[in-house]
Amino acid sequence: MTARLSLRGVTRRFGPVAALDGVTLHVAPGEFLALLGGSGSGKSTLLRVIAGFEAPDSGTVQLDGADLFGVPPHRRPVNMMFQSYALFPHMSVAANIAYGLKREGLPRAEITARVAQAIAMLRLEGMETRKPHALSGGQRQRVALARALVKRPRLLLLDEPLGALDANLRERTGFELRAIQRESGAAFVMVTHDQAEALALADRVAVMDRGRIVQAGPPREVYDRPSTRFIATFLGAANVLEGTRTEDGALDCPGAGCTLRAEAPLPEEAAAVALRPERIRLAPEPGENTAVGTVEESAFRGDSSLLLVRMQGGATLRVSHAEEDGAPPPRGATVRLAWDRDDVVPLLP
Ligand SMILES: Nc1ncnc2c1ncn2[C@@H]1O[C@H](COP(=O)(O)OP(=O)(O)OP(=O)(O)O)[C@@H](O)[C@H]1O
Repeated sequence: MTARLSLRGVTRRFGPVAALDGVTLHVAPGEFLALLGGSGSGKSTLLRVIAGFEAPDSGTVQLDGADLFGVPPHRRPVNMMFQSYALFPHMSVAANIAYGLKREGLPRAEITARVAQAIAMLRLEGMETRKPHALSGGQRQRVALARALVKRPRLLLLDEPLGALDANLRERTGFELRAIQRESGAAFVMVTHDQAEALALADRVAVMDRGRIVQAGPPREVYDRPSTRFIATFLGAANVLEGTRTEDGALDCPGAGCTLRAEAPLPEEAAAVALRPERIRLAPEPGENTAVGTVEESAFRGDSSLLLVRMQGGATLRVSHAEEDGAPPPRGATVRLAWDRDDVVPLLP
């Protein structure tokens, strides 16, 4: 039921646009990978190439070592769940789930057994005879998942699987999706433009920009150590501070009115660093990695307040002030900000 998917140098052009530009990606057996990127970054094209709906201009796609070139979609041990769910409206839940197995010509007893198993796994008991219109959005989503998983694909591709759900249901269904993925043992590749969802659900996140995978790694690593300005601002809206690298490897930043020092000397080519809003704290004393500014705006967010602090050099920093640290400083207050060396992340151009 598991798969090792390997893409090497996959390129797909549409006229002058390289929707995919030399993508190399490996997905381990049973892994949950989230493909994250802005609109037009190539996420859907990548899924379509893996599923076989789109042929790459160059590069290879392999599953468990076998080249998928020329293998039509329905012959691949891969299933795709579309954003629209694409359920048949005139068929019952059970018939929708059984459809693919019937087309494969499996014996009736096996179909009945597998459908029952999928219904139990997706907790759809009691809804077997209902039509899709009589289901909630979350239930429809579970039917679509059941229909995809009942064929026991080694790899399941999901295009914005939670996109049609409201915020509450999204969170709950996200947890369910994760549990189902573990139980089924299939590798999941999920496309989303929702960063919180990608970070929460996936074992690994691959960030796409203009047809390339610009960084891939465990969610915490990509979040804490973004490698480029694009990833730093795309994921979690980090502060990006520009400046001039000093001889000893710090960043002299006139905008913030300070010199930022990281754990190790910054690489020669680094002309900017990222600093997460939640890593910045208020400091009583001046010292290394501190700077002074004025609170311009403060927005209450439940467990924290987001402050916009105008630094003496003119830059504005986003600062997350946790409720447990007491009342946030009011608008107009002069504050000294501080952060640790470890929180200064060098960015490559
Ligand atoms: N059939 C096509 N013909 C021409 N251009 C296409 C085609 N399919 C995709 N493209 C272009 O390729 C690029 C990548 O598109 P793709 O749909 O893969 O992006 P995406 O990351 O999935 O975006 P979104 O999040 O908006 O769905 C875009 O510039 C798009 O306009």
